[in-house]
Amino acid sequence: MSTDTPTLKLLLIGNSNVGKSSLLLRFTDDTFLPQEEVSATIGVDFKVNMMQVDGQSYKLTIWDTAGQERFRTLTSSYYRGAQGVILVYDVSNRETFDALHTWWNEVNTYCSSPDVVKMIVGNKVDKESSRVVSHREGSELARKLQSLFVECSAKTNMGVKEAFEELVIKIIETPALRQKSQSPSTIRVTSGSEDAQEDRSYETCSC
Ligand SMILES: Nc1nc2c(ncn2[C@@H]2O[C@H](COP(=O)(O)OP(=O)(O)OP(=O)(O)O)[C@@H](O)[C@H]2O)c(=O)[nH]1
Repeated sequence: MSTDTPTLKLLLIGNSNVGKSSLLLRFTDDTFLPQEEVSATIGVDFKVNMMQVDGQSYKLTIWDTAGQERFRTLTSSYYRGAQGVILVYDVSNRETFDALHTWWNEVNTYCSSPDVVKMIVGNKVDKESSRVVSHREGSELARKLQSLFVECSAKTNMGVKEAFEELVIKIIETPALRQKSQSPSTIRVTSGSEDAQEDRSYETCSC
């Protein structure tokens, strides 16, 4: 791989069961696992994906963090070097929407840089009949928190690619973040593997 391929670090956070791992799997592998095959994330997982924007390749390292408190260790290292943070809730579960304030505080605790791009994502819109959080509520909160906002469904694939693309484009448009995009050599990934289930070290920090 070319060493001048910029690397962007994105982070998925939000309550357990909102669909963070499912969104990641849908985006990277275009797959959705049936409920019985899904297990809670322990610690942190990440996948690597390439994205082309205006003829330039970007290497995305997308970190999927555990929603369950007991599996959340090394929190500050999740955030280190992140250029984009995706805060996910489930449109059919009000508690997960209300919890965004807590997740927001965590982002602000560990990411002091105002340049880090935040995106609020309302997932599971395929469950329209069970929806309890309206599109309007989601977009109003996003406006209040100065975040991008997208609704999507990892199950049907609605809006998933668009969410990641919008986030990446916004990062690229933010000069302070573009300059801090990481050289691939700063990420230690086991050979040949495009995903991992353990914490990794980063040498640069946008936060
Ligand atoms: N109907 C529907 N179900 C979904 C969708 N996305 C995820 N799910 C289901 O929601 C459950 C939780 O999904 P996960 O992707 O494991 O959620 P998570 O946020 O990664 O959970 P943790 O790893 O515990 O933090 C699973 O049963 C998924 O099949 C969606 O878009 N629509």
